[in-house]
Amino acid sequence: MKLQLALDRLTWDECIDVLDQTKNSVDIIEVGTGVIKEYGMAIVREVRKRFPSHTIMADMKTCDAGGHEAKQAFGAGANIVTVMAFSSSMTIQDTMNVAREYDGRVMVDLLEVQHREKLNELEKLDVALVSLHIGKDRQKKGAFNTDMFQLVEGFPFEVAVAGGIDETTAGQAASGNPDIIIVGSAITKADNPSIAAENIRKTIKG
Ligand SMILES: O=C([C@H](O)CO)[C@H](O)[C@H](O)COP(=O)(O)O
Repeated sequence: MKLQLALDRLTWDECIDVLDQTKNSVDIIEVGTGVIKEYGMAIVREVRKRFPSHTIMADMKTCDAGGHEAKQAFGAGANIVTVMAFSSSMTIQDTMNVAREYDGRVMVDLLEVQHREKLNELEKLDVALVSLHIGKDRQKKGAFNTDMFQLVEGFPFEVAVAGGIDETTAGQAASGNPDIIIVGSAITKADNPSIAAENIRKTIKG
């Protein structure tokens, strides 16, 4: 099980600072959507330069122009890009085609997906990796909970989980045996990000 650190609502310097503090505890660095909107691919390139041996995910949250956006992110050094599950199947396919060219991966974000029919469609598209995700705004009504695993039960996908997971709930999230646990604010806004990341790493990896 891998720990992915999501960098959201941070300045350029804060991103680098929190990564310097947590790099030994995290497997995957996520350059968050808002950070990408602020700084573009330049920050993906910077993170790649400073953390050459980490896997980097660019949380593009692509919903159209999949091929173009995937080229931007992989070209800047990302290993994984995200595309929204509600996108056209052509967008998802174009994103996956570009990922193959770059030897990269695509994570399909299941934000707001409620029905397993969508998962059937994604399976037919040969999607390999999905994320069960409670968005920041939706978190006002509750964070990620293990009931969400039902959506993907029986499908062959690798699964990431995200949405308000913290030191107290990481164990619960890990109990569903996802492949990746994504944590953002609980680490980046902690008094000591290094200790928070290490505590979560220990909780999910034992
Ligand atoms: O994808 C995310 C969200 O939509 C904001 O862009 C976050 O990276 C993800 O939810 C993890 O962050 P936390 O919820 O703060 O743990």
